[in-house]
Amino acid sequence: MSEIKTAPKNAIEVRDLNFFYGKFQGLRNVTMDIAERKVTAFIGPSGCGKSTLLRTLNRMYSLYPGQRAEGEINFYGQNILDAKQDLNLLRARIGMVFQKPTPFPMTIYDNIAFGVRLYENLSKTEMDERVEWALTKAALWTEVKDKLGQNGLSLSGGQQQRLCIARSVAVKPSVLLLDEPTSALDPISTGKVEELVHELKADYTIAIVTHNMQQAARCSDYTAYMYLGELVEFGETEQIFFKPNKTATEDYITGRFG
Ligand SMILES: Nc1ncnc2c1ncn2[C@@H]1O[C@H](COP(=O)(O)OP(=O)(O)OP(=O)(O)O)[C@@H](O)[C@H]1O
Repeated sequence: MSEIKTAPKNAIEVRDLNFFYGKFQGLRNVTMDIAERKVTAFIGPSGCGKSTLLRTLNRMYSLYPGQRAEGEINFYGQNILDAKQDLNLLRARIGMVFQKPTPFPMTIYDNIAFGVRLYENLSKTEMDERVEWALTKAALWTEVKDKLGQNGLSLSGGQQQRLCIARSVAVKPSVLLLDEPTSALDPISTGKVEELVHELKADYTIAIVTHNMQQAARCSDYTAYMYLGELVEFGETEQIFFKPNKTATEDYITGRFG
């Protein structure tokens, strides 16, 4: 019997999104979907707007005066650009991991527990379980289980990045935004984070910015190619890499660009 391919449900639907850093327009009429429990990669040359787009998805830009977005970003049907949006709640549901590992200067345990305490009132046993669960999800538990009281900053760069992923996962978000999560890591740690991305998509919707095209090809189900603030082409990763519809995409993918 042939397999019937059904369209996945969307976690996020971006519609006619324009973004401004003061007078400079960083995104132009971006419309795309982020499918639920899939990995969507944003690729394109430096300065094309990948991080800008990622940072609109949980309103990270709202921390900076003068930055604003127009259009719609519907997260399970609700427009998060709405002025009434509760930003703390939004960031608990749409977590973010940055390019450089950014553990808090506190114990490994507290790195995980800190965010959970903001949203939930757990007993000591429940918190212990949550910490173990999050570190296991982030493929770090076996490496740190005997040193939970040690400072998070004492871990290696790759471990610190997995700690940051564990910290995001611990508050049980539905979406994880990863902004070049492996660019500061060695190849072995990069491989571990990529494996992790693959495993996490069973439970989470993931959007990842990457400079590394092999990484996009390896990790993602969908790829968005951006250039000068515009979404040039968006589709299934296999199609974008092997049968791009636009010459501009093909030139970038094949390295003819720039
Ligand atoms: N805080 C800011 N103020 C003004 N312009 C900005 C700011 N941050 C980014 N930009 C501009 O917005 C555009 C998109 O930047 P963005 O960081 O999203 O690109 P990117 O594709 O993620 O680049 P890279 O791959 O180099 O990280 C660039 O022209 C950049 O100079």
